[in-house]
Amino acid sequence: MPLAASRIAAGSLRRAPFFPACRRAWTTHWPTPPSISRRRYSEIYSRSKPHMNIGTIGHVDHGKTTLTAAITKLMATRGGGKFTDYAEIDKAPEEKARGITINTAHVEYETGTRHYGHIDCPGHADYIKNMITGAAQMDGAIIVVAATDGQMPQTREHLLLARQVGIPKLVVFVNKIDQIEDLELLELVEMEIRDLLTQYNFDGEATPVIMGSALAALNGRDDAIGTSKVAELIEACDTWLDLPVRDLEKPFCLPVEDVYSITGRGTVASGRVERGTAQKGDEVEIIGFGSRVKTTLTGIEMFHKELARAEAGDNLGVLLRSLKREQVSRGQVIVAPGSMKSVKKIQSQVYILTKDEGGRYSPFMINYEPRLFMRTADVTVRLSFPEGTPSPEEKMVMPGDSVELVCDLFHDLGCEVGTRFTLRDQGRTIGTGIVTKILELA
Ligand SMILES: Nc1nc2c(ncn2[C@@H]2O[C@H](COP(=O)(O)OP(=O)(O)OP(=O)(O)O)[C@@H](O)[C@H]2O)c(=O)[nH]1
Ligand SMILES: [Mg+2]
Repeated sequence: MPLAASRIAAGSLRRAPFFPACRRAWTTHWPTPPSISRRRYSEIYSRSKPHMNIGTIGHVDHGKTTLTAAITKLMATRGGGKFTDYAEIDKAPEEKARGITINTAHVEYETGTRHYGHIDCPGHADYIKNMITGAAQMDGAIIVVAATDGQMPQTREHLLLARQVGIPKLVVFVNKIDQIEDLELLELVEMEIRDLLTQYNFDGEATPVIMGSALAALNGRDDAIGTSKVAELIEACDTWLDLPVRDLEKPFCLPVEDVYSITGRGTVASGRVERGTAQKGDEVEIIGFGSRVKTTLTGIEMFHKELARAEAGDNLGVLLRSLKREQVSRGQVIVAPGSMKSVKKIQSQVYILTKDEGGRYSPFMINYEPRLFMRTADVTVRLSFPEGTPSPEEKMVMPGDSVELVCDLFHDLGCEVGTRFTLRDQGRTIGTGIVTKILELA
């Protein structure tokens, strides 16, 4: 039963369109093949190896998609998955025309000890929203840095966002070393990236840094810098990235990343289960964006395979009883009934980025309206100061400040004390925060 992967044209690749235009383009160009959409899978997903979500992040053109393809190629030779070539990952016409990734793509592979779901993220600054949604689902990540460029603006921004969405550990792949003759330059790139990791509170000293060429690996040449380095990278993922402790005891919560309909079967929502477990047949509630709908999970599937139970950490699709596609949208959360409230107004602790961190150049005042990103949702928000702040109309928030802010959400979201979020404006991340108090329910 193709739930999580219903729009896949081939293999285990899933796309998460971002702009409505892209969504239209998708349906126009890649209607779900009936053979997949109506087929009921008899294969059952095996939990014999622990599952972990990882992915590739980093600056545009540094080689994330090439590396993703190279990893699947290597794993396929080891019997750990299916080879997904570059053109199968970046396959939307606009991606092909521009030679960049726009939508995140999902592939899967298996090592000796783990089953990985891998999300290839776009590096281009215009598609950072897709990157955040992708990264929000990862338990660990591979940051790709081209040796030819060294660290670039989105290398830094992705590190910050990785930290913000709670990715605890990274592995670095310094790519394109086939184009470097001066070995000292490689040392410099490594030093720089280790410093940068430390700056963003990752373990700069101990993080594995692997240097190689994704393209060489993909094209099957120069084994010493190609395939063997990709093998080293996967080994580093297996050993350095920790299996996350899954919150199985808490109530079920699945932030909706994508929604689609399967002809003859119904509406499917996909995303990563943030916490808890749910069984086929369980009642759930979908909250956020002005709605609160009760329904039943009539099917659960991960990578084309059926599951009887969804668990925290699974990246999956759920089939929802008697719901139209329009009744569910990205940014809502599917939760155990009554376990979470949808809120309109929150109080929060926010760090405002400096311009060197890619943030604002100037201060802002009350009633500033940036965009708030929380889990898979993003909404406009009006910022003000907590009650009792002296002369709020005159107060200025400077880049580099850590402040308490009241956030009036233009659309309600399922959220709780402790939920993290990011503030963005005009294409840049301007702040990162955490909910400290719920002020108004939807
Ligand atoms: N010489 C060389 N070129 C590479 C290597 N890896 C990738 N490339 C080339 O670099 C360009 C960009 O590669 P992609 O894999 O699309 O980069 P990306 O990071 O996925 O780019 P976005 O997703 O758009 O951010 C392509 O032309 C690749 O062929 C490498 O190891 N060596
Ligand atoms: Mg790419």
